[in-house]
Amino acid sequence: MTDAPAFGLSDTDLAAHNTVFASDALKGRVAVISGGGGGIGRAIAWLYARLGASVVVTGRKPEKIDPLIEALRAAGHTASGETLDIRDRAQVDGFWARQWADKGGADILVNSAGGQFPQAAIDFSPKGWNAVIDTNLNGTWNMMQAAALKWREFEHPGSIVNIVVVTTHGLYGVAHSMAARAGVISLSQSVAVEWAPYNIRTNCIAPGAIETEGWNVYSPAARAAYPKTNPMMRVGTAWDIAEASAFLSAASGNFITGEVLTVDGGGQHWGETWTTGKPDYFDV
Ligand SMILES: CCCCCCC/C=C/C(=O)SCCNC(=O)CCNC(=O)[C@H](O)C(C)(C)COP(=O)(O)OP(=O)(O)OC[C@H]1O[C@@H](n2cnc3c(N)ncnc32)[C@H](O)[C@@H]1OP(=O)(O)O
Ligand SMILES: NC(=O)C1=CN([C@@H]2O[C@H](COP(=O)(O)OP(=O)(O)OC[C@H]3O[C@@H](n4cnc5c(N)ncnc54)[C@H](OP(=O)(O)O)[C@@H]3O)[C@@H](O)[C@H]2O)C=CC1
Repeated sequence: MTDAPAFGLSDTDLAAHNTVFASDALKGRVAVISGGGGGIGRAIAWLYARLGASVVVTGRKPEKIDPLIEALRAAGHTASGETLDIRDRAQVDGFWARQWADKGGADILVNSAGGQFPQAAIDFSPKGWNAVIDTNLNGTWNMMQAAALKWREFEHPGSIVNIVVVTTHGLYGVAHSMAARAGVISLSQSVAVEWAPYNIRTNCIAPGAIETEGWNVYSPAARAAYPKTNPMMRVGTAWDIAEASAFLSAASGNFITGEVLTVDGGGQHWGETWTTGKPDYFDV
């Protein structure tokens, strides 16, 4: 098992966490999870594996993926990993070609790879802006289209879940990411229609404040305010997102496409989030 992360759930937690799903809910399915070594992706990998899926975990850093694969296999699950930068289209195409040529294809794609750095929008550098757009919008699209091309080629049904951010109101201090995520949501809604004839479903999950190691890039002051981003006055766990994702990927989601499932403790109805800390001039 990997060591307990500074924030969020450990592999030990994820191996034992209660689930509402039947143990065969994803039996025989192959699920590719980008960003699978991160907090939310790792929870999805554990849940999908525990529900009978064979999981393929991808990310840029082997040190995040390898211990997870080891832990999943030690628990008796079927898991493999591959390093992959979703921004690199050639790498993405190579990954999907190998997945179908040598590894039995895939049924499910979950795009959990993503992230941003907190900064006032007025200060974004062109390089910083491009890094976030390239990761969250272009990278997600690379994975979506490459997966869909294979599903169309093999006349195989597919399901995509994109992990985004709540975009119904501003999320202050990460405007670059909000622009990219709004793009992913709109893209997902559009291809949900275009790809329905190929039997490909495309949905998004918009998490609220979910405690994961991804929080390392936020200040202690910003993190301390996260419980106040919603009327439940607490943060969520990666398991909350994993169960929502399983609902969309499993047969329970068979008639759902083009949707955004918000899992934020009601945060889009009440609460505010400053990822850079609330400026004094709003603190009245
Ligand atoms: C109601 C909802 C409540 C939600 C609350 C919580 C909000 C959301 C939380 C999360 O999403 S947590 C999980 C997400 N995980 C992360 O965000 C991971 C950390 N982020 C990153 O890895 C990067 O930001 C990245 C852009 C996603 C990765 O790109 P890349 O590897 O290319 O980055 P770098 O090479 O490090 O940087 C490229 C470029 O970007 C600029 N930049 C990077 N960091 C900063 C910074 N801290 N401040 C200012 N600018 C930054 C900069 O131009 C970099 O270029 P160089 O200057 O290094 O040449
Ligand atoms: N936690 C939260 O509160 C919230 C999270 N989200 C979003 O949910 C998603 C998952 O977040 P979370 O698990 O918390 O964050 P983490 O930072 O823990 O995980 C994100 C993963 O994405 C991977 N990744 C980043 N860039 C790339 C890339 N170019 N190619 C491949 N993989 C990449 C990273 O792996 P590696 O470094 O190995 O590449 C990392 O493990 C992100 O999009 C995040 O922004 C949305 C709202 C709230």
